[in-house]
Amino acid sequence: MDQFASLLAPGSIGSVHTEGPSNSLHLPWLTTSSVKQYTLVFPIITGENKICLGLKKRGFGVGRYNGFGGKVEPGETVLDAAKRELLEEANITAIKISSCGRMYFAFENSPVLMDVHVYRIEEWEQEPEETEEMLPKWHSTLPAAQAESVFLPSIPFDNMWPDDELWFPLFLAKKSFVGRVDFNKPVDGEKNSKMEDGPMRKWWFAEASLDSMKA
Ligand SMILES: CNc1ncnc2c1ncn2[C@@H]1O[C@H](COP(=O)(O)OP(=O)(O)OP(=O)(O)O)[C@@H](O)[C@H]1O
Repeated sequence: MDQFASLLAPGSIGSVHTEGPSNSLHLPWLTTSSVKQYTLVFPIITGENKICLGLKKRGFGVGRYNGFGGKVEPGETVLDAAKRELLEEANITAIKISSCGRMYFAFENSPVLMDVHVYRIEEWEQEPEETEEMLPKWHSTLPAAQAESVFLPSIPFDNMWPDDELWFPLFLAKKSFVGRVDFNKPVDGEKNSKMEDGPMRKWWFAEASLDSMKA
């Protein structure tokens, strides 16, 4: 077990919301030797059931919809990094930003544990616009049938990270959450397979207060 696994075991923080898959629960968590901080920010208009997702145009997660974010740079606070990435990737300035989740991702062929700080913003300056890295698009947080009636696409889980479907229910319900997903390496022989293209090996997510977590 690596030094992070004990902290990140299901049930150690909050009550478990989802854990799986059932046929892999016996597998050990992947071993990692270092941890890297990331941010992930979602602009939301709660009263209108709208969320802005960005289509990643390059790099890690290219071709998928996600929030706006990236690596925390040396000497920067996580919150400052969240605001900087939001400005760089969506050209908006956060006014009201709140912390709402913490997720850890491990990949079978990487020694680095990703430590992702998730935020929602409900007030900002300027409107989201396309940048070199992201193409922002508004989506409805309502189920597909209702989303159609407001002329917005619903959240495109088929075109997002596979883990998103696990924690979005907590996130959209405004519950703070913590969790971990380990990914197997890509299936051998798969053309153009990248590190991040492997299937989910094992996961857990819990509703939890973020105060119990260290920054
Ligand atoms: C594995 N399942 C996942 N599910 C949901 N979100 C995930 C994720 N894995 C990574 N993410 C997010 O993807 C962004 C990558 O950031 P990334 O582009 O690598 O960083 P940054 O902008 O600093 O990179 P450049 O070096 O400038 O290209 C960053 O927000 C990070 O939180």
